[in-house]
Amino acid sequence: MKRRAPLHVAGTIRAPGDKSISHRALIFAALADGETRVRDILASADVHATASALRAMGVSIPELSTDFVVRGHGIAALTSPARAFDCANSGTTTRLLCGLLAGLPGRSARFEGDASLSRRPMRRVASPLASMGAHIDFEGAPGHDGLPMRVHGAQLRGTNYVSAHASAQVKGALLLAGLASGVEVVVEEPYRSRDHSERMLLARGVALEVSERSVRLPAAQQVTAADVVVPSDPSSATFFAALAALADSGELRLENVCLNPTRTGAFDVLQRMGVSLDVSEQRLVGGELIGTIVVRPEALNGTTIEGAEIPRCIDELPMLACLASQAAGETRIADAAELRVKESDRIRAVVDNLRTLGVDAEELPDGMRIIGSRTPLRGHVITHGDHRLAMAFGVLGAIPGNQITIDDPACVDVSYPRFWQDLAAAVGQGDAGVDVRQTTASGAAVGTPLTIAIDGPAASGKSSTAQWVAQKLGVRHVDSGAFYRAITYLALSTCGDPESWVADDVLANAPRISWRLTERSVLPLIDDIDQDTALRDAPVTRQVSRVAQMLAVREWVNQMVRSAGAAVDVVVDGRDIGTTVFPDAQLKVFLVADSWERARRRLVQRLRRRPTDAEIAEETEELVARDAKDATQSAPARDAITIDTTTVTQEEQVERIVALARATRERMVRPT
Ligand SMILES: O=C(O)C1=C[C@@H](OP(=O)(O)O)[C@@H](O)[C@H](O)C1
Ligand SMILES: C=C(OP(=O)(O)O)C(=O)O
Repeated sequence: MKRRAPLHVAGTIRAPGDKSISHRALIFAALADGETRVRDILASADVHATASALRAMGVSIPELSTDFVVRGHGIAALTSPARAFDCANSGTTTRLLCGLLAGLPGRSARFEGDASLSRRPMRRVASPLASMGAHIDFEGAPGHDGLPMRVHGAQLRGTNYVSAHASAQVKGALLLAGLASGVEVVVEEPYRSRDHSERMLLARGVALEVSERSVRLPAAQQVTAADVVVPSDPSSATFFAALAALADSGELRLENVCLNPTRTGAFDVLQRMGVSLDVSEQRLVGGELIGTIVVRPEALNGTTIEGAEIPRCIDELPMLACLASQAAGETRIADAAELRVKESDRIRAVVDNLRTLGVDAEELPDGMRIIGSRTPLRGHVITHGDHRLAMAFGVLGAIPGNQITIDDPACVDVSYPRFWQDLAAAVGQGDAGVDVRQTTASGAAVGTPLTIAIDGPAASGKSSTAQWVAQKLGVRHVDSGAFYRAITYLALSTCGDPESWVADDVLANAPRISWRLTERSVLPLIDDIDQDTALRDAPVTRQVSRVAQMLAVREWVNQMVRSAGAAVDVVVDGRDIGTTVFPDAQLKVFLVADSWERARRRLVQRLRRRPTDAEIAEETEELVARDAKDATQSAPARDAITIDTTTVTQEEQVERIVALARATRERMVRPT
């Protein structure tokens, strides 16, 4: 069937830092006695989990940013954490740190994780570590080999372990246990798994012997400190390679991608499916091959993915399966039973979701079978909180004609916090009539997110009302003021005397600002880091209105807010949301209140007591003057619903807006 509109892709994507290398950069820095400078680390939820666990063991790791220094004091200085490790959603954090802890005599830690991680099998590391002399107790139901677990470190014996899994986490855990206890470890695997531990340890003076399917760590090895520059994650870049492959025109340039041969299986599969990939600018950085890949659209054919290729593309299989749904003929994935024990059962979840969308797909015990077609895909994807599912189906959702909603778009935070933003940029959101639009579980709307604009004059209570409405609807509140604060914060350090600030200089910092979705809000990030507290500092507060008056800055903030609204359901408040920022918002509310009442509310908030009539009169005068100044900017949109809040409580006005929002949603689901 023909697509409704062509998909054009363009631009350069620099995917965030490689997750596997990022975890290891921190762990190996912690083992060395000295300073390690880490650049371009992935600042995502999984890596934060590793960083906080290591901090709890006495390693000095600052807030993750694009460039920072870790101060390690050597293996012997690592301590037991005072509290349990919160490994959140991260298998790599859990298994690697389990190995390290197990080999540290006298140290112990409890490992906890979220519901998904707690279901994942840990016996694959616990059992070889126990055979070396470690004590690991599973604290859940009898027979459950997942978190919570307690690891008691001991002086371990060496091992020569033949693993049933091609797993870099198992291999890494045993190498860390060997390093911690100073004993020899040999690990053999059925197929070669990713080899970042080996490369990074060799670069840190550890005398490993590496062959095709085994690695030997001799006893008594020291880890020396070595700086790391983390390349972009090929697993993350694959989403954009797939997007480009699915497009009708244009190309995407994926830069700085880690091309380690144990990680490039997905690119091989793409080429086999007919995709044109041009690799250039190849260079070695810190023992890893890095390069640029240019991907152009092509007619896609189905393929078979199995055997030794599976570990080389294990995390990319959900995306490859989604891509297969758009390829001619059948695609078969086999030997991939490992997928069943990732963040979700990725075989079942991918097949179920593909079927929901109308694709002919079948589960196999160790993989799946997918028959491609060009029929438009429609429906609601259940991610089970699995980041790779959200992103893989998000890419399918970007194809014009498909109407796909994702239940939990925020889970991309695990490995690619700015994914939705990069996706919107790659498809030129707004230009090609393409919707890269996802909604939350509560968002019954299919394909188009709900935007609620709440405008009103000063002190009309829009911000607190908007927050409350968002919370009641289970959607996100966008505080555009936070973006003004973010750009002001950067201007304070780069633009000199505020008196001399000009928009061009202030906006030079804009590329450093992005956003990510949290459960409740759209959070601005600076260099991929949440700086919420710093953004509320007094110097920012003093200068923010100067910056907010610059037209070019206003336009930039509007773009940021629009990109968030293109991705998920939002409630946005301000002065010109319904008129300028979201003229197409499905629900526009304009709050008004008598100026005396607004003045009274503002004073109650400020003074935390009942104001006198004289005080209210003075404040009213100021408000009226401000209203006159803001009159053009603050006019209601023609299609706005005006709510006079003079005589209603805030609770009542919130209820009215929520009721209007629900009615709007109904209309969106069943268009008339
Ligand atoms: O060691 C690592 O960094 C990883 C190894 C892989 O898991 P297994 O080692 O369990 O296959 C991979 O799926 C995971 O995303 C990261
Ligand atoms: C499986 C993954 O990660 P982890 O095992 O670290 O949770 C993944 O990122 O797809």
